[in-house]
Amino acid sequence: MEASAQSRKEQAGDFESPGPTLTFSNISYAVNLKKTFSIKKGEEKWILQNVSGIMKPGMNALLGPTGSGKTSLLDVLAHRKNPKGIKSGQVQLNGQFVDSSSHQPSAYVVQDDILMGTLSVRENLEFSANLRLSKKEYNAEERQKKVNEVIQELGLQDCASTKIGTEFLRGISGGERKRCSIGMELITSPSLLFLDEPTTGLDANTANSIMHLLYMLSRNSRTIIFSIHQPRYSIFRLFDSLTLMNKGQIIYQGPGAEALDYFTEIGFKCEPYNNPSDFFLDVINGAVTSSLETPNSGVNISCMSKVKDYLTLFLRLVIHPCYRQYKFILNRHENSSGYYRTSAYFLSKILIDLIPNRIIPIFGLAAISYFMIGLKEDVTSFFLFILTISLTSLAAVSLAFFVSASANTFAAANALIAIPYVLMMVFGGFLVNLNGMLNWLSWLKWISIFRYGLDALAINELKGQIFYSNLTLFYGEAYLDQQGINHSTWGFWQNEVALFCMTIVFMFLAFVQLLTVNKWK
Ligand SMILES: Nc1ncnc2c1ncn2[C@@H]1O[C@H](COP(=O)(O)OP(=O)(O)OP(=O)(O)O)[C@@H](O)[C@H]1O
Repeated sequence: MEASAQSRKEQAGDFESPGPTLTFSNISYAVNLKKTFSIKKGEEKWILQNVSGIMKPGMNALLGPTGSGKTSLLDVLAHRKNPKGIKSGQVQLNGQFVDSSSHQPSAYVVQDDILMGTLSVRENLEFSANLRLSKKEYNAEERQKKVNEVIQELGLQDCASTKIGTEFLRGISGGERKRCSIGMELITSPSLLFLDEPTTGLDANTANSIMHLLYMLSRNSRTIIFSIHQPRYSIFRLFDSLTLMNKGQIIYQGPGAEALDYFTEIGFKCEPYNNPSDFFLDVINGAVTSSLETPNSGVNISCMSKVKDYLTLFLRLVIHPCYRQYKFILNRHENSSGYYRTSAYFLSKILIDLIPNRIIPIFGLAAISYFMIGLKEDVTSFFLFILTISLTSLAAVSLAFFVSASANTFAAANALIAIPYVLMMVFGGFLVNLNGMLNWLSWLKWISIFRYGLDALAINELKGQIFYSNLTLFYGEAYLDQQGINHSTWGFWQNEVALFCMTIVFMFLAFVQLLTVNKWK
């Protein structure tokens, strides 16, 4: 591979003049799987998911197993896909935004050559020139000159007068056919050339010569972007940039010569004499496994969704006993009337009940379960976890105090207490994604103890973590953003402040209610 790196370095400086740079960000593309003749909207199939990257001047290869989304990405970049299916993302050419309405100096060579078999190579090229070059800019002589230039550039002189060929008519070879197809597009002098699998159906030598031709074109003011299936090593060496795709996502983008080093770093070693492109496909298919358990600092992506489940379960464990709290307070304040002042009862309740019954058990529970669940191994995070759980528990128990103090009978308290808890649970962010909630109900999230608790726990756990799926990295922050959770420092502490304020407010209201109950008795 050192030899290849060396040759790449040599090639780096061989641009006569560089082509344009194409960048794309957060491209998501989906198709609607509507049944034929059905009026109902079908299910959406996501084909590209938030892909971003850069295609620099030179040879840009898109590689991946079949169905990984190479052609779809190529089509989206070339603005050949229905804009309705493009759910997000932008494409820029040399820093300028482009869309399907922009005039892009690009051309697209499709996989199946569209040539007229009964015409010769020259006639096909003339056909393209006559239809596609404006008569105002190019007169007949100039159009002919352009055709000659293309024939010259693609090395088609020997077969220029030979017919392309049909089922019944023997014509030019497969390689010449592909060259002619490329020529049909080069007639318009595009600076950006897209090709969908230009080597498919060609034998090894012809594929090699087509790729060398593209390489030569890429050195002369053209950026070449193409999808390709299992290229041999001599072709792989020609790639300036490699984009590896799997299941609609990009798993590597960077210089072709550095791809092997990247995979070695994350534990996938290519055996000597193995073709790098075969090796990459083996890695994607799972035929080669990593010698590292996880990428340096990463955690398996499946943990990301589990984290939230665990945190919710934990919250429920802590909050459920609070829900039952009303039984005690109801009994107590009925019995205590006349024996001691309400304030004495209330204070003793806080000191004796809240601290030993709520906070201390949380320490014990957290100390055991925090590490068993496999949450972040970090002292600060552990104590912030305990603080959040404690404040959530205190807020929930204060609410239970308030509801039970407001009800005259046990049955009423029993019925009343369920309402706020159910509402808070529904609008806590676990059952429903709060971003997708009806606008007029969105205010409910601001009074949900569950939400504050869950948001604080999610930030504490996910911020700064990197998860991976196959070889794609996901940042905890990206997940929090997707859930609409503010993960700044204040974003975390505002949840703690809200829980604290709710505790104080509910305690105060509970005390006021207790005073009223006592007076009535
Ligand atoms: N219009 C469509 N309707 C349904 N599924 C589609 C549509 N277009 C693409 N797909 C699916 O999207 C996935 C990606 O397709 P795409 O043609 O981009 O893959 P590819 O990597 O180019 O595959 P190949 O190498 O076999 O050409 C495939 O599973 C394909 O079946």
